[in-house]
Order: sequence, then C-alpha cells, then structure tokens
Amino acid sequence: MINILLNGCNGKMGQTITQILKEYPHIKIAAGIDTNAVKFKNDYKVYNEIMDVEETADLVLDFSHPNSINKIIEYCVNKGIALIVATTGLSELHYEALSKASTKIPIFQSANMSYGVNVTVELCKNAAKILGKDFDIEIIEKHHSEKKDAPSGTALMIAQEINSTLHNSLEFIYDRHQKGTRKPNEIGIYSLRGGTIPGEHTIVFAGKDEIIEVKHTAFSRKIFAEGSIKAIEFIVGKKPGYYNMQDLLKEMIISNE
Ligand SMILES: NC(=O)C1=CN([C@@H]2O[C@H](COP(=O)(O)OP(=O)(O)OC[C@H]3O[C@@H](n4cnc5c(N)ncnc54)[C@H](O)[C@@H]3O)[C@@H](O)[C@H]2O)C=CC1
Ligand SMILES: O=C(O)C1=N[C@H](C(=O)O)C[C@H](O)C1
Repeated sequence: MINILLNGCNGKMGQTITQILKEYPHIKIAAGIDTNAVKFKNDYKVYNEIMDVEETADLVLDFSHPNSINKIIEYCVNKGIALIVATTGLSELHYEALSKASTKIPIFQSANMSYGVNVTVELCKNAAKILGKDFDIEIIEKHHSEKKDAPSGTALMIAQEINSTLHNSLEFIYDRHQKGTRKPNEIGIYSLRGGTIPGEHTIVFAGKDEIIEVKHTAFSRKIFAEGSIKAIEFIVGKKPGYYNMQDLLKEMIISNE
C-alpha cells in the first residue's frame, strides 16, 4: 500500500485525483491539505496546514499553488519522504529549492503529467533538430478561464526543450504588441484563456510556403491524474534525486523491451 498526502486536494486536479484513486486500491490518500479545507466532503481528513498533518505517508503529491512549495519541501525533507510537484508557475528560486532538496529526498517535477504531452515534447525536439535553422517556431496554448499562471508550465517546458536542442540560441517572446518584425532567433509563446478548456498546446513550425503543426489536446483532466499515478508508482523506493516524466518514460520503455 502506498500512502500519499494530497496538497491542493480541494482544487480541480485534487478532486480529479481523489475520484480516480478510488479505482487504485494500492494507493491511499492518507490526508489532504488545502487552504480551502472545507470546500468538499472527502473521505480523508483535510488540513489547512501541512505542518499539522498527523497521518504518516510515503510521499506528498502537489497540485496547488506556487506559494506552498517552500513549505512542502521543508515538510518532505524533515520527514524523509518523496515529493511530486505538478504545480506550475514556479520561479527560479523554487526550482533552486527543489534541486537542493533533491540531494536529500526523491523529487519528481513535471509541468505536465500526461504521456501524450511528453511524447509531443520528443516530437518537437526532433522536428527542431531538422527544421530549427529554416523554420520559425511558435507555441500557442489554450486553457480554462480559471487558470492562474500564463504562459502554461507546459508551453514553457516545450520552449525550453526546443531551445536546449538548438543550443540555447532562442529568445522567448511572450507578447508581440509593438514589437515590430520577427527576428529569426525568436520563439513566440501565446496564451488564450476561456471556458473550461483542460489544456491545448500547438507548436507551429512555419517555413517558406509551408507550415507544420504539432498539437496536443487534453479532453479531460483524467490524463494528468493517470500520469500522476504512474509518477507515484515510479518515485516510491527511489534514491534521492531530481526526476521527471522523461525518466519515467525511459523506465517504461526499458521494461517494455
Ligand atoms: N503538471 C500537470 O500535469 C498539471 C498541473 N496543473 C497545475 O496544478 C495546479 C493546480 O491546478 P488546479 O487544480 O486546476 O487549480 P485549482 O485552483 O482548481 O486548485 C488549487 C487548489 O490548491 C489550493 N491551494 C492554494 N494555495 C494553497 C496552499 N498554499 N496550500 C495548500 N493548498 C493550496 C486551493 O485552495 C485550491 O483548492 C496549477 O498550478 C496548475 O497549473 C494542473 C493540471 C495538470
Ligand atoms: O492549469 C491547468 O489546468 C494546467 N496546467 C498545466 C500547465 O500549466 O501546463 C498542465 C495542463 O496543461 C493543465
């Protein structure tokens, strides 16, 4: 049995995970944490503060807000348990703190827990290797109207992966208003917010007289929850270190061979 603490349990993702985990008897939510602790009636205890949690657990799964990152890192390091961070909108300081903590505990961090998106990243890296010199690359992301951060963590992750494939030669542009003509070394990232869109990312490779688009559409939040379950199974028993979806996919490919 794997026991988890679910940080942000009363949010959209917290509740999706709460429902899906009912189909996975080997993973139990020992307790939840949410600043809005009374929003839903859960069949586990919900705390306002992680430091008050009495239940023991193997790991913390976080889908909340960047303002809780430092506290959950401190909690996991003190307890010597793993941490999975799915929250987006993190700052450089948050990444530094996660990296420092990963020398003591296993940390899994991904801006997108779906397999499909992580395969999309690989497709784009390969396309960028071939097309990067001759094609302009731009990213368009669409999300629901309640999303707090922009651009999405996924759009940034895709842009960073493409940039590292192109020897970090790209300049990130988030708004073209009054920017003039496009320079060849730019990568534009655009955000649209509306309705209940669970998440859509389109990566555009625009050349002379032709265009290639790689697009991933999430039809529901289930894909993020199912990827999180794979991350839970992956991280338990791991040595301290900084892991992501690419590590998980590599392990899956090896075990399928
Ligand atoms: N990595 C991935 O695959 C995915 C990541 N996300 C990210 O997960 C985060 C949450 O997304 P949603 O569930 O859609 O948001 P939401 O706003 O519906 O839920 C967030 C929950 O966290 C709670 N919360 C806020 N501050 C907190 C704190 N300091 N401590 C504990 N709880 C706190 C809120 O009360 C709320 O219930 C966002 O950053 C989002 O971008 C969302 C979907 C997939
Ligand atoms: O807030 C969301 O909803 C999502 N956030 C993540 C992101 O910022 O990339 C992942 C997914 O697209 C849904």
